[in-house]
Amino acid sequence: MIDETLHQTVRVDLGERAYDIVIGPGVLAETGTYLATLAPGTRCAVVTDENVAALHLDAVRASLSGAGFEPGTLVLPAGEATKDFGHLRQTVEALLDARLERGDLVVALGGGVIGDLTGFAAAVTRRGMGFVQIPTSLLAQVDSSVGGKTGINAPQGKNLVGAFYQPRIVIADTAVLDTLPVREFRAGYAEVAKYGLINDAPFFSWLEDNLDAITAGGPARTQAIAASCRAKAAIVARDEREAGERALLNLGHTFGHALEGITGYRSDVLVHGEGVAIGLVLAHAFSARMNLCSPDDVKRVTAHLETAGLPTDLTPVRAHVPDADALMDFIAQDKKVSRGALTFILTRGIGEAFIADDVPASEVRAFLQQMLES
Ligand SMILES: NC(=O)c1ccc[n+]([C@@H]2O[C@H](COP(=O)([O-])OP(=O)(O)OC[C@H]3O[C@@H](n4cnc5c(N)ncnc54)[C@H](O)[C@@H]3O)[C@@H](O)[C@H]2O)c1
Ligand SMILES: O=C(O)C(=O)C[C@@H](O)[C@H](O)[C@H](O)COP(=O)(O)O
Ligand SMILES: [Zn+2]
Repeated sequence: MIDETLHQTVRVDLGERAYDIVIGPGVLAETGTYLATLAPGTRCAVVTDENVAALHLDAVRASLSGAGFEPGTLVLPAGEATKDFGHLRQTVEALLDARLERGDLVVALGGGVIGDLTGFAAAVTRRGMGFVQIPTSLLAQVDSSVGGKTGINAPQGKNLVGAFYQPRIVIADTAVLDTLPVREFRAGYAEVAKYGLINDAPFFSWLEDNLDAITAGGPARTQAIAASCRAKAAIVARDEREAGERALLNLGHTFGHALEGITGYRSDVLVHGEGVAIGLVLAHAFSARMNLCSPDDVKRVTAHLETAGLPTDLTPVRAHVPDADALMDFIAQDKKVSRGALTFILTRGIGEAFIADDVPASEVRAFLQQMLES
């Protein structure tokens, strides 16, 4: 039985594509009930990775069987390199081979890699099958499972192939985070901090005061996850396809994605949340260089992310970066580029991020050169 006092539901208000994010310890065991209620009489398949399969697949299968499903499963290698064309093809072919129909459910059980890849496979198979997110990493629970960005990486850049495709429900069991490696918990925390830095200075202060409790688990962790989901759901509901405001969720990502790209998506070198942590510091430092925010803001962001155990400078990637131009090549492929001009998410201070069109590439290049030399 799930304890209702520890659970929260956040609605993503998208009209006919609206859905719930159910958050709390133990909700994974209710997967079968949720799916049977959502789509009675359907079939389903679970896509996951090797790490998550070893720890949590049996519980999901048991719950689904209990509700009358006989789920097929596809277990993929863990890590960012799985978000590629080869594994997309493998996933689509597995769904077709299983003869799943358009109305059946494709369940992503895992972190953001599995969620993004599986969501994209669900979007393109039979022109759109039912899709369910069961996020098992902190990053996936606070960010990637919500909002419908799905896709894969390309050698040219991060997430360059994909689709907006919303899940029917997000089942975020906070207890599964107890098995998450510390490095991955920290990486997910970068996206939590991001919400404070975008537009919620009191939330950032709360995070500074409650980091230990959030890391330990319990109500503070659930509160941080639910607050993050509410923040993202609100923006997504106003701007589902990033025509404007949603780009704020990209704070730190133009730099972070370039760093991930230049390392060849090697999870042993840099995982997404670590790239975001470095990117958040760079976005604040670049804003300070442009006299938009104060150097004290940069120090405060850096200090908090360091306390959270995250990288805050280019040290982890330096050996992979020949020069600033190599990073600029990735930045030029960013999806926010419009008519050749760079768009960055910059800031006037903690919780005061804004969308800056037409940022001079020469300034960005000079800044990166300086960062590489420091
Ligand atoms: N779609 C979006 O809006 C969005 C948002 C943010 C990030 N992303 C994407 O998400 C990806 C990063 O996601 P991630 O950080 O979850 O990485 P991930 O999916 O690689 O998961 C991190 C690692 O933790 C393991 N893991 C996951 N849950 C576990 C658990 N409960 N116990 C033990 N091990 C577990 C995984 O096997 C993996 O090794 C990136 O590709 C990023 O681009 C997408
Ligand atoms: O949901 C969004 O919008 C985000 O930007 C969230 C990011 O944390 C996430 O990494 C996203 O995948 C980046 O999107 P992209 O469009 O820059 O690939
Ligand atoms: Zn991200």
